[in-house]
Amino acid sequence: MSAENATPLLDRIHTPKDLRQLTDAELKRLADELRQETISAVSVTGGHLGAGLGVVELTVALHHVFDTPDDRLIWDVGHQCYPHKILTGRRDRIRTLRAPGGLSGFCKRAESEYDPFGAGHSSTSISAGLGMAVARDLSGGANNVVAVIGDGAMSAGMAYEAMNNAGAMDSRLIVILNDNDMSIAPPVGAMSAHLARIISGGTYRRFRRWMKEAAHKLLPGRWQRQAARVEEFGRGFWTGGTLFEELGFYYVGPIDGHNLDHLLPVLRNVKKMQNGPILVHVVTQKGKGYAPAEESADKYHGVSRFNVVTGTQEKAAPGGPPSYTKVFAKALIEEAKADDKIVAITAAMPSGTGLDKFGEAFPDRCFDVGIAEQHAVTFAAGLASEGYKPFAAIYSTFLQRAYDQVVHDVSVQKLPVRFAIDRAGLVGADGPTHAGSFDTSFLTCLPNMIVMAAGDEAELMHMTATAAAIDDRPTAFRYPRGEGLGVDLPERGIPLEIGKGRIVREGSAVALLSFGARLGECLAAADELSGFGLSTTVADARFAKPLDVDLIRDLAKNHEVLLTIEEGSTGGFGGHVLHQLASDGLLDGTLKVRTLVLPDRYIDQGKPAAMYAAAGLDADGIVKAVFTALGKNDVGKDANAGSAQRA
Ligand SMILES: Cc1ncc(C[n+]2csc(CCOP(=O)(O)OP(=O)(O)O)c2C)c(N)n1
Ligand SMILES: CC(=O)[C@@H](O)[C@H](O)COP(=O)(O)O
Ligand SMILES: [Mg+2]
Repeated sequence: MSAENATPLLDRIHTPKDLRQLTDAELKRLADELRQETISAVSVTGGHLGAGLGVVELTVALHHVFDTPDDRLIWDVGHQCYPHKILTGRRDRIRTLRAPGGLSGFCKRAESEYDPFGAGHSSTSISAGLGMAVARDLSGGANNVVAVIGDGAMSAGMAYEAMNNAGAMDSRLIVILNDNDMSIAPPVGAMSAHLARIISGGTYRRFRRWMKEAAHKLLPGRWQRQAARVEEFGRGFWTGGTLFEELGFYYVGPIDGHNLDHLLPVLRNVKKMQNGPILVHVVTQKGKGYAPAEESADKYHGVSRFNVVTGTQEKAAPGGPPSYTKVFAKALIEEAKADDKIVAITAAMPSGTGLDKFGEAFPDRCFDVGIAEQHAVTFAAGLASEGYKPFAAIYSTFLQRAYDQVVHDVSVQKLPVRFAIDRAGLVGADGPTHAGSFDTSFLTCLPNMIVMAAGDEAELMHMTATAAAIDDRPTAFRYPRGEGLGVDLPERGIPLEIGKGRIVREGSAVALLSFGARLGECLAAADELSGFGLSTTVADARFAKPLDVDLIRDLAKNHEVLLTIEEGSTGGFGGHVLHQLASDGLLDGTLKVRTLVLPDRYIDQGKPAAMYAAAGLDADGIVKAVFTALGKNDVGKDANAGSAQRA
């Protein structure tokens, strides 16, 4: 490390106890070193950078003032926790962030006693914090509970449910609202506007100026400093009228979250308060202190590895296949050109879902509702009930949050909401909180639903067109994170026949029935199996609901082995196929059926290919499963060894 980058103070910090020995002046230098270390680490790991840079001073101040881990510090989402990890005994592993076997990119209870609550999804921190505060009160404890939540996360219903509950209780809970006026994209909604109004509020500024002038004129130096602290602490009280106060919180702020001279006295005072919930409104800048982040439109929310000097991020080699997300956006734009009833909805993920492109093409027909998946689904249902054709583009993992809305508002009423489910299957570095494992299972059990999965990116275009055409019931189609296979794409998708799959390759001994993007692995497995003299059919089911019953019967009757393969948990496509086979009596004979699904455990972060291999859902795993079904385990082993060598 060069002298310029030396981190003498940070090198002395092994746990937060060490930083509690530092003077306020030293804390400022520590914050600078912590920022450099965070940038340096993420430049080699990639990950969430901008959010962490925005809370460097806050992280230092919180660990200095509060007695963590006895005082509980909860980071909402957890994507801003890298500086926290560096200060809490994990600096030696910080360059393993999000890597296989490395540190999680989020807070994780199993990783450290300084992570009292795990996350990845947003807006859970106030509820969890209130639970901890009430548990403390019940057991006669005296520790503090601090939840740090962003302005974006504050848009979700769960945050309001928690504040509504907390505001009516006496439990001492400290909520830090980290307001950087950014979500992943610029924040949307009335709450965001409310926060902006508080920050620019004339009343408190006038009061503050008056307090300062009065203190300067009337009080001796020591008292002036005291008055400044009182003013800092009391100004929220004087501004009045914030939503938080109406909800029963003691509101303090807004405070410059990068100024330790402001943060430290306020937090010390807040710590002394004995009753009820307190909300400290801290104003920060996403990406603070790193010019390329500060200047970028997304403030370096999530980055790949980058050059620290230039800020240039590593890019995938040009000329590769487009991502499924891009293909979906293109397909939807094509559909929307032909049908002005098509509208699109995202819950704070415009770029992640590709709807930023749709919004550029159709600004009046694209709705970012904020981090509010439940609302997004019912909002879509309302649009559908009035004859519009809503596409709710939501990651699989985030759709989990809106399950009752999917059931009660969409499926029960048979409203034609189209669910475009991105990030289906394993997602890699974000790990188990973000894996899209369950949507096939939780959607196919619902009456009225049509559920599809794209075998490649051209299929995704057809499924988008299919969903646009189905106007009498809800539709869902799922597709994975990352690039497609590089197949030729049509100008516009062609609607598929509902409930019909396709044979991709004809064989006679083994049938591989794929649902979704493992289709390529099935074809590779078929090649290997053919090498062992096993003629293999590969079929693309396209639909998990309704099932292609004719296709399933045909495969079952004309093959010795039938495997289903999907990027999802048990209880999904394979389960429905088994159910169908059992109902038809096709399990009563010699047919050997196996269902290949994700294992019944949460899979830590890694490279998707390796994660699928470990789950037995790659070509080798499929080949092995076939040989195991045939009772030829040894041949299977040879097959795997051979292909591993070829790889
Ligand atoms: C339920 C849910 N929906 C969407 C996301 C994706 N997401 C992660 S961070 C983020 C923005 C959060 O904004 P904010 O809370 O203001 O934090 P900041 O990044 O600005 O620090 C979003 C939309 C998520 N993690 N959880
Ligand atoms: C923290 C969070 O939830 C998002 O930032 C998420 O990590 C984005 O994932 P993608 O990179 O797949 O869009
Ligand atoms: Mg924010």
